[in-house]
Amino acid sequence: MIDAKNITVKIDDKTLVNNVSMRLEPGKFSVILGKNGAGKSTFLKALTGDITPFEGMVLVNGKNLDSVSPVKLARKRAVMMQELHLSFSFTALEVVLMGRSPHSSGFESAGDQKIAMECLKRAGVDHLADRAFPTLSGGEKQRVQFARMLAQLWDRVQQQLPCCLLLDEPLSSLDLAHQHNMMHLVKSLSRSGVAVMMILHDLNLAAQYADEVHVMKEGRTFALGSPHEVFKPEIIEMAFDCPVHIMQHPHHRCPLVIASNQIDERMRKVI
Ligand SMILES: Nc1ncnc2c1ncn2[C@@H]1O[C@H](COP(=O)(O)OP(=O)(O)OP(=O)(O)O)[C@@H](O)[C@H]1O
Repeated sequence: MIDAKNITVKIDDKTLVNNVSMRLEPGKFSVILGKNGAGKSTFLKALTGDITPFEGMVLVNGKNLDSVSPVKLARKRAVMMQELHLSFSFTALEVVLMGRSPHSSGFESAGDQKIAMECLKRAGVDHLADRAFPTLSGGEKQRVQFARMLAQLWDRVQQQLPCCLLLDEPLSSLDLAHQHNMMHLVKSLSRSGVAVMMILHDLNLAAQYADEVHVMKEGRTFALGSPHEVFKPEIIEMAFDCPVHIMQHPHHRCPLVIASNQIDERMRKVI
């Protein structure tokens, strides 16, 4: 559905992403991992068209991203960036209704309102519908944002038509239970035909839920494969510059990554 081919992004003389390719397919849950500054968000911005790559191309159903009309694209591809900056004090419901704008001709219908409320409910934040978005906690904002994306893709998800979700660290403010709730929700969306790409920092959530893991290091693809193929000490230690133990999860049978308690030498000096 979305095919990023040999993407290179440069800013001034600095190469932030170097020849990275990725294929997002309906039914596949892909996770991008990598240490801070590895180039994950920059690659995502190239995938969404927010940044024009220096080299390479992004195809949506075989067509160049630039040639797809923004409204058509918005009906089948939703993006959740790290932060949503709003100039006005919209309510949570109004934020979710924004997800319906590619489907309406200026005014949201009663049907759109119903869908927006249902999406707030699925994200567990329907009780916050009338609250001003800026007054919500970090985790509540993330769940409302997730509801907005769900509202955007609602029609295609209901009809099990291919569509795509791109998420940049959507769990960063969520507590343990809500992290797993959202991962379950995303996994079930992928199983109903949504192509998912998520940037994560939690290796164990990736190991438990992802179909494919893409590890980036210094702007390049460092490792790519299933969690069982990628979660090997030699790969993870080099990718993250951190010693780890990797064992089998006692319940889920997926890899379980435990960071060794050795502290980075530079940190040791500060402490
Ligand atoms: N506009 C810019 N100008 C200069 N450098 C930039 C710019 N945008 C990003 N960078 C640098 O490019 C590198 C990759 O940034 P990016 O945000 O893609 O990393 P990331 O892997 O998403 O990191 P994190 O896990 O910390 O969010 C970083 O070193 C960042 O400082």
